[in-house]
Amino acid sequence: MAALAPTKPAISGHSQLLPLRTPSISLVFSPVRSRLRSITVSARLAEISPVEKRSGLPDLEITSKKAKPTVLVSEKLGEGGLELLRQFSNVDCAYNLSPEELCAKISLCDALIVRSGTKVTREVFEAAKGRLKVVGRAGVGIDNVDLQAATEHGCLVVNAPTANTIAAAEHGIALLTAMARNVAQADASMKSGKWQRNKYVGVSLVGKTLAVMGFGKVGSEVARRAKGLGMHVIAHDPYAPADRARAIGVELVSFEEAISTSDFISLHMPLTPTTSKIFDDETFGKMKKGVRIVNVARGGVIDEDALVRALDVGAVAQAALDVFTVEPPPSDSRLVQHENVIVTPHLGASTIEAQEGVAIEIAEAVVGALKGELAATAVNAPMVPAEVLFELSPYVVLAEKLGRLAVQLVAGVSGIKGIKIVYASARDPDDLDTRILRAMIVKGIVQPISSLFVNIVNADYTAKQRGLRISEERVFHDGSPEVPIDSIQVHLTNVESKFASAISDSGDIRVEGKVKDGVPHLTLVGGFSVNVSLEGNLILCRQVDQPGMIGRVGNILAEQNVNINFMSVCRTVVRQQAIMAIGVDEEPEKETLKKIGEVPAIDEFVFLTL
Ligand SMILES: NC(=O)c1ccc[n+]([C@@H]2O[C@H](COP(=O)([O-])OP(=O)(O)OC[C@H]3O[C@@H](n4cnc5c(N)ncnc54)[C@H](O)[C@@H]3O)[C@@H](O)[C@H]2O)c1
Ligand SMILES: O=C(O)[C@H](O)COP(=O)(O)O
Repeated sequence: MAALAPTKPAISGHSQLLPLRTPSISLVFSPVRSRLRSITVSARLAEISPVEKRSGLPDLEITSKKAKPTVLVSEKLGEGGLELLRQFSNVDCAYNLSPEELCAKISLCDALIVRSGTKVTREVFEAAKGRLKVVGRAGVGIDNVDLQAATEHGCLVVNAPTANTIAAAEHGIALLTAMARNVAQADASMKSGKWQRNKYVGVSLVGKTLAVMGFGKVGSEVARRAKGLGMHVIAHDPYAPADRARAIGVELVSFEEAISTSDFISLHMPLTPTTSKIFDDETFGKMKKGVRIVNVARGGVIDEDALVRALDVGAVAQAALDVFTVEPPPSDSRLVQHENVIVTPHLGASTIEAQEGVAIEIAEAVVGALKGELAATAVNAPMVPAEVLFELSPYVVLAEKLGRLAVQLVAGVSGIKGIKIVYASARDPDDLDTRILRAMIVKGIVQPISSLFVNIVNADYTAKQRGLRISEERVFHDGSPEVPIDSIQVHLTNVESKFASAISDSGDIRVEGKVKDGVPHLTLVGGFSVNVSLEGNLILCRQVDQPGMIGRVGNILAEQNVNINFMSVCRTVVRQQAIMAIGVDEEPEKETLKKIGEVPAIDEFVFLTL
């Protein structure tokens, strides 16, 4: 993997100036909403062209004062959700798109909202050409979204995991009872003019054992209801907390015990590589003869051909299915046509109430994500609690700026391979979540020197792809634990610097920053203490410590009408050496910087954009 080599060096000494425009970044804390709590990490983008906007985003924000985002809704969504979306964006409802039509449209969209019927494949993310910022799944299962491809493209995926739980559980119970009493078959028989009372004798549920496979939201609601029907309920879920099961009066058992001891089995696990076709010839062979199976989870957890075989020999007496490996299944599907099988066309979430709830839940999440908020239902981004984000928000800005500064100090020819981040904090290590800070440092380092759009979704992936090894260290700071972080140091290891003074004793490029009164400050460059707020642009000079230096540099800048917004001088040895940090509002012209470099007492200097 090629290591990063900066392609746009900032000016140093007499080298070429290549400006890196950066939007000013602000962090806004959104109030707690009814369901989702979020933080906005937003950039002020009004003055930035669309192309610059793409590369300058600190996170997921795409809003500017100029354009409304476009949200493509590819499957039917409740009116309440659409209304919410319309208040913030242009909403394009285009149902039944072919894969080709979806790919053709997607590069014009900032967000896509789907249900289970739209396959959001790698091709879709590629066709989006970087514009698609968020995919919202109006429901639970995200097996129709290529999460890896989404992450690689920096696209957030959010779902609506709670609003259809009850609907799915009720449908599971509906199928369970309808199956046990042959409701569907008897109904079809009567409608064809028959009266077959003996043929449709059912089985009772009371006292029978039901195994709930997957004791999550839907599974536990099914269990609760089945207990109300007088069933003995057991469950299998390797990840479910035992106390949750105990609270409902359900015993958690092994997979083998669940399938071999129950009269009814109800499936409620997600479709993953582990659960794919988990119910196959072998598992059907281990079940009690005449078992009855309900599936409102995902068709793919069952090997459908194996189920047909088990039904044919009576190993499985009946099945009630809402979901299928391929949806819709072929019209001549033996499984669908089997007389001991009842089917519904993926209706688990289809109640008026659930669809309104899901639509609002997903619309809130998508709008939030488009505003730059980190959604509570993010599927492929670190889940950082809102309180943590709020507390860390000034450090998020600092982290990105330190990354951005550090990379500009690298000499053009050298490649970056290692990043070491050192946090000084009075907090217990377990009490400080640094993932968002690490992501922002990576963003600060990678984004200015590549065409990549980096955000919290793909920062770690991007770093890995680029062969960047990131290590994080904690050092104890003897201060108040109320303050989460005293300082952040960013070290770039094994690189040369265009500003030799930025190299620390250990040979790394080192920059350190602190948050003072809520404002990020640069406090250390190499081995030199500085104290400048990180705003605008920065000139760092190493010079002979002698009178008149501030005035001379100040005059050169004033001649070109460049405004100095701060200045800090740190002497290392009195009358020998000093480091001067000058903050400037404007970007000085190449000629002006050249003049500064020609001041005889200046040993080296570098111009950096923040
Ligand atoms: N038919 C529908 O319309 C409909 C509606 C809602 C949900 N669903 C589907 O139902 C399933 C459950 O939804 P949920 O909201 O309860 O999700 P959930 O995440 O709350 O629950 C899933 C549970 O499955 C467990 N699990 C994971 N791997 C397992 C394994 N190998 N064996 C046993 N358990 C395992 C998890 O630990 C979790 O507790 C999902 O597949 C979802 O897509 C379908
Ligand atoms: O995973 C889900 O939420 C359900 O399967 C519902 O899917 P749907 O939105 O396509 O009805």
